[in-house]
Amino acid sequence: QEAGKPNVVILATGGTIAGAGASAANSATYTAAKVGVDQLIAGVPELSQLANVRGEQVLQIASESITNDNLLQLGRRVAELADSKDVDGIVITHGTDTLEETAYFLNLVEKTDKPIIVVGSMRPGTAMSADGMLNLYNAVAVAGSKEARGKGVLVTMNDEIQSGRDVTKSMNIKTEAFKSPWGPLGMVVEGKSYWFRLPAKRHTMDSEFDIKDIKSLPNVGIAYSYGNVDDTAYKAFAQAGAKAIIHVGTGNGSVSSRVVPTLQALRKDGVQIIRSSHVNNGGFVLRNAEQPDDKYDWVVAHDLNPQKARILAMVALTKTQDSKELQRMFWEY
Ligand SMILES: NC(=O)CC[C@H](N)C(=O)O
Repeated sequence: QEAGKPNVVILATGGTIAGAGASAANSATYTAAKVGVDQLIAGVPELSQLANVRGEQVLQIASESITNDNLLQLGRRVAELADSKDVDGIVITHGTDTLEETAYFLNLVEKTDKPIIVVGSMRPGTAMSADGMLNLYNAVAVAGSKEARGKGVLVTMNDEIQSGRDVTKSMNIKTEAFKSPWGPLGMVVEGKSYWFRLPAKRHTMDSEFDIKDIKSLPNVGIAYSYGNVDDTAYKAFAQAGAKAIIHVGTGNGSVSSRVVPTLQALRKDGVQIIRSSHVNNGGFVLRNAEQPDDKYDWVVAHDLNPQKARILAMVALTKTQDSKELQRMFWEY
């Protein structure tokens, strides 16, 4: 370890950033989660100019297969490292499909102001114009910087620094995949970060949630709306033991008249009903708009997309079963 340089730990979990294809022309057809963390680090020798870097292989999976237990395992390891005096920043390499969920989860439950950066890539390292090297380089640069402290969990993709709270994979195939409805926080260029705005929502040090208090996460289902929808999915989730159901509504989080009575009944049975929206560039669901949430005792996800609403619902339900408290949390986080 060189004095004067920050100590950054890379926790590898798989994904395309650790993917490999048969030829350099395979940018979309390849296998995710093939390359180990030491090889990933060795592939970017320039990392050693930014920080003293070491790696740990936490998982080796494609991120669509991540489970709640995987999330808890990763979250606990991040907390241990964040507590360690000789760690200045943490980078998590991750598949991009659920990267936004993991980033938001960590943003809610990690009690540290040390930088935590989640990063992936859209092309495997074997492909022409692979994006993983630079994304990883940028992640380590931000993780080792003092300026990134206290800004919550961050995502560095395509030269941008995004808030883990609201960034979402908004396009596949393109390297310009990750967007936030509210814009990036900054940019990384040649290993230097440039900041333009700060997250306004509660996170990490200012969060009431702590990974150390979370033993398990409850079952929360997500049900999608469309024309001619019926209540099959909602009933099935409830039967399977869901404590909350994220309603992925049309438009403002609207609910079909064929589904409303079922959601009223499920709420009476104790299942929390949380209205979100499936609009692409950021939903914005308000209480009592479209549906009388006060009367039905439902919750709105506000600007959180359905998959992020599931993360907050799970974490929130480890603390409260009260719908008013749940709604407060959906406004504050
Ligand atoms: N670009 C990617 O990382 C996608 C690969 C894979 N589906 C995953 O999420 O892990």
